[in-house]
Amino acid sequence: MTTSWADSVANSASETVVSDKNSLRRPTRSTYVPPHLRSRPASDTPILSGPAPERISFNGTAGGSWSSMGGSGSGSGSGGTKPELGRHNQGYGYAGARRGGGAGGWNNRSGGWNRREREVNPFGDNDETDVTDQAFSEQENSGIKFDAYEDIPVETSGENVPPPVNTFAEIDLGELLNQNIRRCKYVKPTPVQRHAIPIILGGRDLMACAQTGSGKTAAFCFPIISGIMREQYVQRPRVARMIYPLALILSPTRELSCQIHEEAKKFSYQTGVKVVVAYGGAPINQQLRELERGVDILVATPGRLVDLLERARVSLQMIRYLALDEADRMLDMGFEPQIRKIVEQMDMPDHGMRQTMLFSATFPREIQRLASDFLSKYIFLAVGRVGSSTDLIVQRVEFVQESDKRSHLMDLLHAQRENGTHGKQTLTLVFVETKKGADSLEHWLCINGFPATTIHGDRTQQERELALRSFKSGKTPILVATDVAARGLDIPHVAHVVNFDLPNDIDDYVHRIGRTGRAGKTGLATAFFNESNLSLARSLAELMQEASQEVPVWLTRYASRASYGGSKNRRYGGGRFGGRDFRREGSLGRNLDHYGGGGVNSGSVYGVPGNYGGYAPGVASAWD
Ligand SMILES: Nc1ncnc2c1ncn2[C@@H]1O[C@H](COP(=O)(O)OP(=O)(O)OP(=O)(O)O)[C@@H](O)[C@H]1O
Repeated sequence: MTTSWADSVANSASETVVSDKNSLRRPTRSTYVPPHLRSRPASDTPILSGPAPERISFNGTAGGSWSSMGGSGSGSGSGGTKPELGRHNQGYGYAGARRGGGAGGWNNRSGGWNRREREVNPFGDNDETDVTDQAFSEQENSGIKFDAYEDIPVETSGENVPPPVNTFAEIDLGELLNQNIRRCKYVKPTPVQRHAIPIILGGRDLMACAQTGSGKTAAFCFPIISGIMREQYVQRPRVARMIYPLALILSPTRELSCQIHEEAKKFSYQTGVKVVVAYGGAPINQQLRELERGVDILVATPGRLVDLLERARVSLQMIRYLALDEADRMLDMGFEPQIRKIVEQMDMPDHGMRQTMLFSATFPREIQRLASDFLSKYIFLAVGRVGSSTDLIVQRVEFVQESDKRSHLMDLLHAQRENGTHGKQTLTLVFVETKKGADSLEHWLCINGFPATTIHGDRTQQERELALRSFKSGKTPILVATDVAARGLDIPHVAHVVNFDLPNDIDDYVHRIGRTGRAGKTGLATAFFNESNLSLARSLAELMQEASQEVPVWLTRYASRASYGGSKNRRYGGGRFGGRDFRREGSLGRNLDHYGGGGVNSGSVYGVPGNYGGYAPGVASAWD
């Protein structure tokens, strides 16, 4: 798979070299010198043009130092793959290796940062802060209870599963990326990172299911960034005004795409890998201008991406990595046609020619089956019980009639205010069913002395972003939201999630409560339940039981009377949460070849196997 893609890149590279000799000319614009090298003597400063360096092993064993690679700036050498120096997009990726050596093979690539630009430091610290020599183990990472993850059950299936790692140090991600990991104060990989990173670095497709807040974003970002850093001088076609990203990360909401973009920018700082985001509700021309300045990793919502593709401004021809975050949502009825269009009907390399990774905390079996269309000989990874919530979240369910919900919420908020530390109120996220309901509850909270704001699909993007900022900063410590805020958002200090209106689908519940209890921290989730939620009773009771939560007797009674309700939250296979790799299960797994998922010969279980099942897809109304 990797070879075929490499071949296609090599072919397109050689074609380009032949067809556009001018592109190999030495650039005439001034050379960008990254901030950390600016104070160095001229002789130590690498020059961007010059002979193409030989390919260097991942360990940087061949080629050696920058001075030996950078040359003297005396124009292009002969032979070898040449950097793209033309005027079209992609910029000029570059980052100098810092002291410590061994990073020679990682950074001298084209495609990312335009050399005229200065990369903004996303950490907001001093560029000169030297993180090179810090050991991962020496840093502090307050508040992260890693022990919470130690005995988490992990299950993998698929052929030749690469073994997991225990530390970042033992993964060859590249020194510059390692430095950024240290800047993020990630001491050691979370379980999903331990398993997923070696799998992706090993060139394998992956379907990964891991609990909310367990670090899935880094699990797919690190190997993508690292992989792009390794691909030196990937040559992209030259078509006027066409943009050729190497990696595509799709997510269902604008806010989540922005968040992934922010995270990926931190991880890729000074690596030369450029990350750009495109999402609906914001001016497309501005995003296009940003894309034209160069992009390696495009983070996008499906709708805006389709728009860019239809305008023939973005080509997916060079996509090497495709990641779907919240993959089950991306493949449910709301998004599937758009995803199919993007992945199957445009110019993206076929599966097997690209690497595809799907991540979510929930993976209904039906969706797994659909998803396997996009994957090739993939590995299935389940960290924790598939579709379960994390034990870090204390879950409470209270029986509250519709008419009493507001006063009940008020009681909770008053109690919370009294218990708040240092007079500061912790952040509370309140989920409601409808956009109107969100506006009305927000208004009511405000007039009752609880500063609140709201986020839902009827608000302008500007209003949505403002609301999120105001919530994060604590200015309005209550955010009333529809499901648009249910998935992926990583907001520190959300101590309480209230399901004012319960969702119809248990997976939505799992994602909603997952906005608290993240990265090893504890959280509280309260749900208001009444007769209108009967269809959720059984799956809710089972979910709570699985997460060792106290299930109220009245809920158990409702659950024993109820079926699994409507198709949206029906668990296949009866009472037990049947879940894991659908390929390993009888009826659905029979026609593996038909589903294109490839065989599944082996599986290993680290701990207790996950046991959740799937259910039919739901309609996504509140999503971008
Ligand atoms: N190795 C690590 N060490 C410490 N913190 C980490 C590590 N990896 C990720 N984090 C932090 O954990 C938090 C949750 O990560 P992330 O948002 O990727 O979770 P997720 O699994 O994608 O959650 P969700 O299912 O809700 O989307 C983030 O604040 C992130 O910075």
